[in-house]
Formats: sequence, structure tokens, C-alpha cells
Amino acid sequence: MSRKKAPKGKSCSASPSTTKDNNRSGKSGLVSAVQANGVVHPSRASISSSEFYDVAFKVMLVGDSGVGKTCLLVRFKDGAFLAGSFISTVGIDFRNKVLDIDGVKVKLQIWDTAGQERFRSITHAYYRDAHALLLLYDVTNKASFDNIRAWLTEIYEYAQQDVVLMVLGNKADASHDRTVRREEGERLAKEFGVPFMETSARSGFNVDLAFTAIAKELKHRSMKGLDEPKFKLHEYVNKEMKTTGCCRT
Ligand SMILES: Nc1nc2c(ncn2[C@@H]2O[C@H](COP(=O)(O)OP(=O)(O)OP(=O)(O)O)[C@@H](O)[C@H]2O)c(=O)[nH]1
Ligand SMILES: [Mg+2]
Repeated sequence: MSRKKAPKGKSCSASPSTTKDNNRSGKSGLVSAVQANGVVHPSRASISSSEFYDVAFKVMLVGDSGVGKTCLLVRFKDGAFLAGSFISTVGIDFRNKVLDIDGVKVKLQIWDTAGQERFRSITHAYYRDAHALLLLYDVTNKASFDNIRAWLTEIYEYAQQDVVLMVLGNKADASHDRTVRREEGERLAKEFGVPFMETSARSGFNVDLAFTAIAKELKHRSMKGLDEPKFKLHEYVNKEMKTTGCCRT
């Protein structure tokens, strides 16, 4: 397997200062072409990039505005939490992270979408190329949970049929403000046959696990037939998930 070099996300709507500087990266030419086998091959390698990868996938973060998509991405990518005022994402942007999954370098190109209704048509245009979707709601915001059904309908309409999907109940740290019980999230996810976990971008709770689980599933799919042991996303998530307490990292 030849190893490729990962181009870095040019701009980062995942940081407050560049959140509004969005579409630029989506049209910059750094975005790789998604090929039929689901693997992204870089069209151009960044000189400054030092991260090589074997396979790459496009992951999208979706869900209502304010559920914590940008914060989740920043937590995963930089290990930090953006406290302070809420800067709503405008349009869409991405950041890359390369994970080592059982000796294979898996690049996730993670697209952070704007949850606001007025950007929905932009988001729709990106669904088609997504290999995985993380659908978030906010456990302190019942409306964002109630909207999960509508998001799922949208996903089934616009995304690939075999897209890897996971529902995340974010802000699990905010126990005093919680309005959605974990069991409600579990029940809904079960109804749709989708893996589920609660996360906290603030504490880091389950954040790495969510992305690692997705990366494992995608890597497994891309290597099917290469004597890979079977991987089951549901089972992995259920085994690895930290269910006690809200804020363990
Ligand atoms: N307590 C707590 N607050 C969080 C968490 N994640 C995000 N927040 C807060 O929720 C607000 C919204 O977070 P964002 O990540 O910007 O939300 P978003 O989903 O990207 O919103 P849009 O860009 O408008 O779609 C911010 O004030 C964050 O500080 C979390 O895990 N716990
Ligand atoms: Mg955002």
C-alpha cells in the first residue's frame, strides 16, 4: 500500500477567528476528489504537511445550530474547548486529522457544517460525498433532540445509502441543564438502527471514541477482502463507551 501525504485544511471554521472565513477552503482546490471506492486521493500535497496517510475519508458533522459541532471538532483536532461566546459557523469548512488504526494511517477530512436553516442548501450539496456522518443534538436542548428525526430524513434523502452514521448527544457535562435523558437518545438511535453515544466537547468525554469508531468502520470497509477480522461498529461502540459519569475522558 503506498502512503500518501495529507493536505491540511486551508482555513478553519473550527476556530472562532476563522469561523466566518468558510467556503474558501471548500473551493480552494485542496479538497481531494472522492473516488468510487470511497477513498480520497489528494489532488495536491501541501508542502508544509508532514502527515502521511494510507486511506482517507470524508466525515460530516451535522445537527442544529448550537449543539456543539464546531466545539466537538476543535476538541478532537486540538484537544481544546472553545469557551466563551458562541460564534455560529457560516457555510461549511473542514479540518484533517490522521489516525493510526491498527497500523493503518487513516485520514479523516472532517467537515463542520452550519446548523442554521439558511445554510441548509449548502449542507445538502456535501452529503453526497460523505463517507460518514456524525449527527449531533444537545442534551440540554430538547428541540435539537426532537429535530433528529428530521435530520435523519434529510440524511436518508441526500446521503449515500451506505453512509456510516452515528448519533451523538453532546454537552453531557451539563448535568444541571439536561433536558434529554441518555435513555431517550438510546431509544431513538435504536429505533433507527444507528450507533449512539453521549459526548462532551467541554470535557472531552467520548470525543476520541466517536471519531475512532467511525475511522475503524471506514478503514475496515475499505480493506474488506484483505483477511481483515470482522469489525462491527455497534459492538465496538457499546463495548468501548464510557457510560458511568458524564465527564471522564
Ligand atoms: N457545556 C457544554 N457546552 C458546549 C459543549 N459543546 C459546545 N458547547 C457550547 O455550545 C455553544 C455552541 O457550540 P458550537 O460548537 O459553536 O455549536 P455548532 O453546533 O457548531 O453551531 P453552528 O455553527 O451554529 O451550527 C458554544 O457556546 C459552546 O461553548 C459541551 O460539550 N458542553
Ligand atoms: Mg459551528
